Amino acid sequence: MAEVTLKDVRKVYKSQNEEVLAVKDLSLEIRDGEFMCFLGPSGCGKTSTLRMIVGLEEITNGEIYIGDRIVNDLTPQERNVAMSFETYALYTHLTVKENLLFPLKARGLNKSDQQRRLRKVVDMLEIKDILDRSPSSLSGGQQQRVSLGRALIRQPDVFLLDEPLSHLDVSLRISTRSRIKRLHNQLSTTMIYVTHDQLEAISLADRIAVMNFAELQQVGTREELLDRPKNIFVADFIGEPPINFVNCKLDKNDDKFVLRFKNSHYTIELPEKLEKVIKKEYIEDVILGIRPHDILFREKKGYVGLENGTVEIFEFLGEENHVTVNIGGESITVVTDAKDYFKEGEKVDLYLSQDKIHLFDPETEECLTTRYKNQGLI
Ligand SMILES: Nc1ncnc2c1ncn2[C@@H]1O[C@H](COP(=O)(O)OP(=O)(O)OP(=O)(O)O)[C@@H](O)[C@H]1O
Repeated sequence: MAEVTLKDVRKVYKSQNEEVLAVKDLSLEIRDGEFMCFLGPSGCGKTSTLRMIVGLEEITNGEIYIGDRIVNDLTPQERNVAMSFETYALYTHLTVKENLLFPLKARGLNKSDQQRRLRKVVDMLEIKDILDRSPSSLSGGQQQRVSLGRALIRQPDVFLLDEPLSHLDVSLRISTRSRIKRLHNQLSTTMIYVTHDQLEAISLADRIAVMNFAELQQVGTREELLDRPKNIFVADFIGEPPINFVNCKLDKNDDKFVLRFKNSHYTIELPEKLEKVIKKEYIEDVILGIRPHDILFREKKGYVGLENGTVEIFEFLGEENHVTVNIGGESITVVTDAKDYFKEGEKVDLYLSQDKIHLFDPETEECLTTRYKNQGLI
């Protein structure tokens, strides 16, 4: 087991005609035994970061530590890090058992230790029945388990997984996801998991590192990212259904600050706490953000009202329902209990949790309320 530390890590791919900045000065500490997810859209630099940690890609600048060793110049074998690939990368001319034992034979481990380790991963991954099969005769889920087994049998200090579920169908994806979580609980090995699927990241990770355009945007627990997003990108990327944004202008009604929707003259009274933020920032334009789970249809203490909405879309989804309400020319999505039912065209009022309203600066895209909360000012 080991912690992984990245200090100002940069990756630039150079070809004859161009340079691609894939990872920009990334600094991050992954704790010993932690389950960390790298999350972000395609091309944001997740895989490049993983490949630099495992030693398959040269580091252009910066330092990577595994434990207290700088590993920049070590081979993948010397790092004691294992990686399970999106494409499984199994040897098709070998049986499952031979695939599993391959890394141990390559290291010259004695036979009894090889068998002991084999039994352990076979039990953990429940692959006893397929040991003599060829990988090409296996289902995607079975191949994925063998690929995990071949990485785990090495007893690595750090285990890296690159989009391990992307080729599986939905039900297999869910069961394999739970298996990976269980493996982590059993082994307590530091795990780094790359995905572009926020639900996967949210359900697996102790902490999530959100990346975009080669840059780390924010690292935090699920709750931190949902409740204290650093900027518009993180607020929008995390959360299902996505956060509602409304472009607003600041205005005053009888000495009280109000937010006026830009697309209409609809106004919402600014809760007292948030007035503090606005007074200090001297901005005219602001984007209001509110998550669909933080809106009610009934009045409640600590909630601020948005009246006279019309239900546009009602989606019955079983465990919860999604209701899209048009209010002041804006479509706002609300999540309700399964028992709540609304007719399209029905008139409704919405109530937003004051503590969960986020205000963003449209120019810098920074979340102002998060900054003030982190400073203990609101
Ligand atoms: N070998 C390479 N040569 C040149 N550019 C590369 C190479 N590998 C990756 N890139 C570029 O580096 C950037 C980051 O790629 P990377 O694969 O790390 O992103 P990613 O977030 O893992 O994307 P995905 O989710 O699609 O796998 C992209 O612009 C990509 O095109």
